[in-house]
Amino acid sequence: MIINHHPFTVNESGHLEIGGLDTVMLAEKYGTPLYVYDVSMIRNNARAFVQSFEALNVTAKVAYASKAFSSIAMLQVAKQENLCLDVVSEGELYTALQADFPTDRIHLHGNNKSPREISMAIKNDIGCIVVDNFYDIDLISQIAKDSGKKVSVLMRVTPGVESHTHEYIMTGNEDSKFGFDLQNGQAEEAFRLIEKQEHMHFMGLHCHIGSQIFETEGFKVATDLLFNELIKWKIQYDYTPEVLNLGGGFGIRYTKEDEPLPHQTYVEGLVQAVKQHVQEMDIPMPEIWIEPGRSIVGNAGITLYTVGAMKNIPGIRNYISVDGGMTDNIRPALYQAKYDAVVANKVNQQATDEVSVAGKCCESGDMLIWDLPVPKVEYRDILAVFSTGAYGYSMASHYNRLPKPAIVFVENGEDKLVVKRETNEDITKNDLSYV
Ligand SMILES: Cc1ncc(COP(=O)(O)O)c(C=O)c1O
Ligand SMILES: N[C@@H](CCCC[NH3+])C(=O)O
Repeated sequence: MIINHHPFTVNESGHLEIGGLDTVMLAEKYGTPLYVYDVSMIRNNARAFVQSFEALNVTAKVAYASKAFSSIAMLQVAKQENLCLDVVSEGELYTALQADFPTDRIHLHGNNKSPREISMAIKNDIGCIVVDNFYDIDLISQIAKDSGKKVSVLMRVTPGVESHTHEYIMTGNEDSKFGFDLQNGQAEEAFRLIEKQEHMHFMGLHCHIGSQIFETEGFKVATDLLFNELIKWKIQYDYTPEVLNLGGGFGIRYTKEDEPLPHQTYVEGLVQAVKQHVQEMDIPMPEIWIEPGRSIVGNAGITLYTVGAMKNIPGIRNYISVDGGMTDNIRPALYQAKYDAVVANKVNQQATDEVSVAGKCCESGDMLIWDLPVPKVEYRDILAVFSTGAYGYSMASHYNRLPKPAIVFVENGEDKLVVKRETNEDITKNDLSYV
């Protein structure tokens, strides 16, 4: 069943269900705000990527970008689905180790990796480090040498696509803090330097053009630019890449305005773009790696809130306030991101009103949704916001000293607490007395 374009069901009581479970029951059982994930949706998203490569007979790695949502339980699911893992910090790597994630399937990213992070990665024999800048080359080489190891690396490049022509390609443009620039020769300089490092094994190139992308054209443009460079390197240095990592960024539906492509279409677009060049250059097909984050977990997660105070400004607006806000979902405040929601205990009732959903933080910008059509909303109703599975919990904060919500996984008709709700004691546990 589709509710406001989201694949969820309603039960006989008119309550929203997730994974076959009543969301109002979950809110009562675990309290709100509450993040709830339908694990079968996570698995289906992961499998859609993996199976699309298999169907095309292309050797590939699908690395879940754990920045979208990292917790031990989530990484256990990623492990079960045979995904690889993209981590960008000591904390994300530590979580992966705690989840017993196979280290040879972990890739470390970062535009400012610390010596500690690099050492931790090398000590744990992770699969690959993505070199982002000249400091990385020196640091990684030195630490690998000191450890007596050879580290596999990819080199992140910024293809230099002008953002006014492709506005969604924000991390692939020349003026970016990430990666080596292809246009100004820094990528080639880095390539020559990496090739000389005894303690590095150079596997190929990485490029990530941006996030929440709804078409394949941008990936094609970036791939074309990568190959412009690779053709030069083939002629000059007889170099052919083993791996091309084309990043993540595949879009998902937040509201009915969003029209994401099926996972398969993104994969087909990428593979087609690479294959064309590979054939022209007459070189073996490299392994294709991708790093989806949002498109694995985004639509699998919802957030449940309890409605509290309401304020009507006649002729202007109806505000309803919920018991969370920018602390558990910063995206509306940070990116003007749009979300859709339903009153979970009144899904079958006709929308008669329009409300704007405010968070409880001491900040006017703490708004989750503007102008949401709803039935008559009452104190203690449960609001379910869709597609909060990516960059919600992972970007959560303690602003106003609000504790982070709990996380519940549902699968096969069962619910399981996978992250405990924080307490006031958790919030103050690192505070030290000054008297
Ligand atoms: C290098 C890299 N890989 C992967 C991702 C994941 O992106 P998304 O969650 O949009 O798939 C990001 C974030 O944009 C990223 O910076
Ligand atoms: N955090 C962003 C995406 C950034 C992805 C990391 N490069 C979001 O919520 O949309």
